[in-house]
Amino acid sequence: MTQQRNTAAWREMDAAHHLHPFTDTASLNEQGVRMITRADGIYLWDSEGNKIMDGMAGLWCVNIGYGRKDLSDVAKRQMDELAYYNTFFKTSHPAVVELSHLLAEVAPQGFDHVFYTNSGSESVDTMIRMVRRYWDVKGKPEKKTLIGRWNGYHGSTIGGASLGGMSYMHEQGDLPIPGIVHVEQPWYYKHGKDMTPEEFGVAAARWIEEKILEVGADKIAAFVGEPIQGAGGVIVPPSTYWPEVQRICRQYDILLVADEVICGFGRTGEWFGQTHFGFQPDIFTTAKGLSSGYLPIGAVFVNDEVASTLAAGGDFNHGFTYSGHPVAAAVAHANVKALRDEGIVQRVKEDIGPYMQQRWRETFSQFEHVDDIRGVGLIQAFTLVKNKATRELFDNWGEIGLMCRDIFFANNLIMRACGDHIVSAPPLVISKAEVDQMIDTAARCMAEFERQLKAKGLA
Ligand SMILES: Cc1ncc(COP(=O)(O)O)c(CNc2cccc(C(=O)O)c2)c1O
Repeated sequence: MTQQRNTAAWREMDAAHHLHPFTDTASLNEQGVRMITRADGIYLWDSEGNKIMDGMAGLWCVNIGYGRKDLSDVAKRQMDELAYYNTFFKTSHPAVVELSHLLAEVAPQGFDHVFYTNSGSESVDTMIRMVRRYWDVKGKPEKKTLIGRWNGYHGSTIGGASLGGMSYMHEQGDLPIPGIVHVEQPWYYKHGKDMTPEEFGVAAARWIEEKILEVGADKIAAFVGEPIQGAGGVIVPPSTYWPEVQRICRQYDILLVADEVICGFGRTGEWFGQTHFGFQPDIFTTAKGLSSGYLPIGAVFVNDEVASTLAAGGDFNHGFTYSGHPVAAAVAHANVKALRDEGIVQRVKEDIGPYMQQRWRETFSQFEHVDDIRGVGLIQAFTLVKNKATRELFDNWGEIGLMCRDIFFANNLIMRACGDHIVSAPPLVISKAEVDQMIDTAARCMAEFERQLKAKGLA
């Protein structure tokens, strides 16, 4: 058990030693961290005893909810038996074999092979190396360039951050690396103009075709996208987008990659977002919901044609010390088995997902500065706007979002501000009563937010 100290002592030690991700350290240390000490179901508790509703499932990852002792029991048993061995030198172990078999069962048809990593970023970097190796083996080594999207998010490694379209990341570290280009995102609210959503979906997909023709199809290795852009603010493409993307990739002989790190393992009500949107990638990357965040693990799923091509190339010189780590694999197996056998994914599709979407839309449509209310399954969002009628956004994109998010935090509700998009992705086990509690609390916060907007003369 971690040594018990009071909040002030922990804050002081954290400020003295701990560098946090995506953080302005000086600013954080002025206010001090919030010490999260335990969690259960969809709730967190901090070191001051506050009970907090986690509307974000950690970082979009705790799909099965907190406090599952069956998962911690599995971790202990596996650790006591085989805490670690690698899968490099013609060795394997039961935990990773059982997980691989289960993943082939829950994956869409034709995905029977997985490569293991420790995170979503490592899954993305693995995919980048895989697609380039694939074209080498096919005798088309000049097909190296990958297409991503502006405001897409694919992690923080040099490859993942380059493939992502977050310019504030590119500015730090001279990114993107060569061989990665971007197209505009399928954000209908901002770019749809006078098109119907269906027309816009096709038009946005055609931006990819334009980029292919600009660079040259003989140079393009793959197109990579999240079924729904998560960290970019839950950008849900029109229904016509992904089928057209797939058609274009097939026409120009380009691999189609889905980054399912957020959308995977039940978030949309399907096992994977690709199924919800009706497209078949050649490769897809996962992490987060694979283990529900209980231990770090990621997996890259490849279809049978990609698997056989990579195999034909002999050694694929890539992998990690912890690829297929026994304890992470055992916990992921227990997690995925529970998501399936307890009907958690099915319930998102048939019951709690539709309920959340209905409550989310009917509640937030009442607010003057909320528009583009959207969501699928248990991933939902809305955009804070200055003027709904004209779709005018607020100045200084992101400032208003943080102001709104802080009101949620002050009311012990965790939601995420991605720019001026307010997003939520709770554990998939959230009950209807907890949805009602979350929505009612958020509605009170939104009323306070709009009061503050007016008081500050911002609207
Ligand atoms: C689609 C996608 N791909 C890759 C990654 C990288 O995964 P790792 O972090 O495990 O390397 C992600 C991660 N997504 C992510 C990670 C951390 C914070 C937030 C946020 O929205 O604040 C989102 C992601 O959402």
